[in-house]
Amino acid sequence: MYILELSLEENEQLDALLRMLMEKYSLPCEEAFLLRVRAYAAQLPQRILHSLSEFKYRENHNGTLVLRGFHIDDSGIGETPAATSKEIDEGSARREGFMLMLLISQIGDAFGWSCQRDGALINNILPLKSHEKEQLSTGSMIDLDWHTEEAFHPFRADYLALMCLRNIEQIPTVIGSIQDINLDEETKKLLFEPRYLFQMDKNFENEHLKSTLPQSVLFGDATAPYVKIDPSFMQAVPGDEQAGEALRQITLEFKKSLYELVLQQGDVVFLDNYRVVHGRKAFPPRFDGTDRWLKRVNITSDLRKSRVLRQHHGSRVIVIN
Ligand SMILES: O=C(O)CCC(=O)C(=O)O
Ligand SMILES: [Fe+2]
Repeated sequence: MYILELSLEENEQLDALLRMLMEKYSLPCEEAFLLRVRAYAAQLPQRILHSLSEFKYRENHNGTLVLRGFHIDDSGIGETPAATSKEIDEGSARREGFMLMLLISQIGDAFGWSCQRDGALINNILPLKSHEKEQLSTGSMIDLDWHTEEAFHPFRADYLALMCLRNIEQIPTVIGSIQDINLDEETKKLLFEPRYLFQMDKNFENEHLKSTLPQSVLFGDATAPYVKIDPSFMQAVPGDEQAGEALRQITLEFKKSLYELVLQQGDVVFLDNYRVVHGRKAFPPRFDGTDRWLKRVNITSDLRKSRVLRQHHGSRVIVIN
């Protein structure tokens, strides 16, 4: 992991840029802005542009880059919302939404899933009352087990960005990198073979992806593999003891390598969804407008790979049903 601390001058530069954009555009996810976002992003501080570009092309920092110290006005963002919806998620904390879209334009395109907040490109991550004991990003009282985001789906994000708007009680995000773990050659070889069943999240079931064939856990280069894993929602093909043992092994190794990152207000963490897993520790929610609040963006390097499930070439929403 690497943390880039933003300076006062960089914050002033960002503030001027964001002011201009907020006068010109109403929402950070509107098409007119997104069509020009890369051009505007050229006005971001050079250090930010360089670190994002290196993160993408050098695959450095073991898959985790944090921009720290973006100034957020706590009263300006308002209370932590008590509900989620496309309108609330994309419309709350507008200034911070513009900042997120500028940043992520350097590593790819934002996309949404129709089954998640109706395809919102920005998702609020906050505790919801009815989800307290759920294995969901909107849960709270139980640990959110570590995972690759949408590990079961071929069109899952290449990267995730999480911006912290509020985290008063200092709840840690948990991160582990494939580059920090050791696997013996035999285990690695098994994990590279299609011997694993990933349980499809029910919300994502779709006629194009009904039958999930066995897949590998590792993929890409044998010496620096990429990974997709979500131990709570997958298994080796029944009866395949060797594959099961390899899955136990990599799960154990990841567990040993996990570290905690306590996101601070104004932090933006970029997670390489091909190289790191992430989760969140349990916490008692208050539901009084001061709860932990993140904004999440799913980022793809190649919007076209999901064309079969998008209604129009220009749409950024993968339609599940
Ligand atoms: O709340 C967190 O720190 C992570 C939540 C999560 O897994 C996600 O938003 O994908
Ligand atoms: Fe996640």
